[in-house]
Amino acid sequence: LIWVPWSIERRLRRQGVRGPSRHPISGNAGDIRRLIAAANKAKPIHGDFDHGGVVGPVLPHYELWTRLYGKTFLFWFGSKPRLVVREPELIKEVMLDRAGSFERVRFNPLSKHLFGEGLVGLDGAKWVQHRRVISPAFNIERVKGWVPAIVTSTLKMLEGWGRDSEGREFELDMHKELHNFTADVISRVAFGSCFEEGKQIFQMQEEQMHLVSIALRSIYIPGFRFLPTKRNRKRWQLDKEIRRLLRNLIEANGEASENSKNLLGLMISANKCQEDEKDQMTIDDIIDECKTFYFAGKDTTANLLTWALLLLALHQDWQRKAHEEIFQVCGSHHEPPNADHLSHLKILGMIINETLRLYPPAVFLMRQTTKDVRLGGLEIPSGTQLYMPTIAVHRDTQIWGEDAHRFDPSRFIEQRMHLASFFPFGLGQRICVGQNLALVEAKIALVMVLQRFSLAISPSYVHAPMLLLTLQPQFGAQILLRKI
Ligand code: HEM
Repeated sequence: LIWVPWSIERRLRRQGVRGPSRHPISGNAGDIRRLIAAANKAKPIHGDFDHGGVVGPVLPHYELWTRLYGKTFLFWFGSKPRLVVREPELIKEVMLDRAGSFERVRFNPLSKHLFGEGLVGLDGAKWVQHRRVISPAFNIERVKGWVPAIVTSTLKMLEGWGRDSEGREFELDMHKELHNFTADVISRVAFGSCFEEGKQIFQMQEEQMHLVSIALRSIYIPGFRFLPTKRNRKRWQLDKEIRRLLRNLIEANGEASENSKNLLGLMISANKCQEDEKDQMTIDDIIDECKTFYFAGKDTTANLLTWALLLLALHQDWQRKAHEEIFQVCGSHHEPPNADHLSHLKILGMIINETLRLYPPAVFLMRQTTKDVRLGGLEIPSGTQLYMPTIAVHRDTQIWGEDAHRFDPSRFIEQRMHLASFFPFGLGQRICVGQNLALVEAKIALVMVLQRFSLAISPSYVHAPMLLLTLQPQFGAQILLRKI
């Protein structure tokens, strides 16, 4: 608590790395909390949201300290040092990790309730074993098999929209609608026909998510999770109930789902194909993965869609181009998109990429050095956390030009030059396993919304991007829709 942080700080200081002064126990956690609370209360951004003020409201500590100490600086979360790494070349080196010098940062033990020992929290041999079983379930051909299920979820979302509008414009908070939609999709693709039961489980998982996000904002005191506080008791109760229901579902549907195309079935059958018994996942492992998919796949995709619709509502020119492409590729009636249509929707793909650039749901990534390493001219001590602010790299004017903050999907007409200047799904071996699902889901939802409606920003919408595990609009996403 004293010697190691002091020596790390001294070694980095000597190399010219500066940063805010820290509290001996909490580091800069208090400063970060205060700055974020102030940013959330600050005046929202009005008018055109193509201007540059998004990194500040979302990561106020990062913006303030970059201004004071430069691009590379050191701050502290409790006794953990966090060094900012911002150059794409260095981010690539860390994420590709060819020499085994970096590892995932261990999560606060309370977050185990959210994903247990699932992919997101695993490391080493167990991660390799799970990834080997799970990756094939998300390959693009499998994901295309889920298109009808995603279309069903989208139709369900669209059902009541504008029923009483009689051709007039009506307002919807898209943020809520899209969160329900992505929950429905995950339940369907994870559990197939049993998705109603899956939904009940995931509603509890939602509550757990809220409790964990509260925990993540504070420094974890060892042993705290065993104290019977009100929140901890709720966390235990939810965890027990979720595990019980998932176990029942797996046992009851094991045989039937083994041959089906849903995630649960694919995991069960892929698991059985592992020749060596020690390579197989246990029921508890499968339970943890089901929890992980919900945690990792629901809010991220809902927020991508929310920002995409807001940006289209604001940028009528791109909305028009998207409408034209959709009518050309999928037809002018409400013909649902099929798997073949998706690869022809180039403009929509560019719009999705540009949305992920400006509003990446995962705002920063972190890794930790496992040994002393040399990176970008610095000797970095073992045990230093590396903080890579995706959103700042995505909006860096030196990389993207003076208009980096402007929504312009045509940036993605051609392949990006540098791998690590755009990495909304991460990079390297830990790259998002659900990327194909997220992109297919986003395309289908956008097609089906735009086939039916034209969009405009509502005067009641207030632009205030906020980080709550993922990047979201603080006051909802009010959009005016008119039936086409
Ligand atoms: C727009 C939507 C999404 C975004 C932006 C996103 C982003 C990310 C990022 C940045 C990572 C890497 C984290 C790191 O390296 O530290 C990641 C990992 C992961 N994502 Fe996603 N994700 C999305 C959707 C999904 C979906 C739909 C699923 C599954 C249903 C999913 C499951 C996972 C899992 C399991 C991991 C951990 C992979 C591993 O460590 O091996 N994600 N995601």
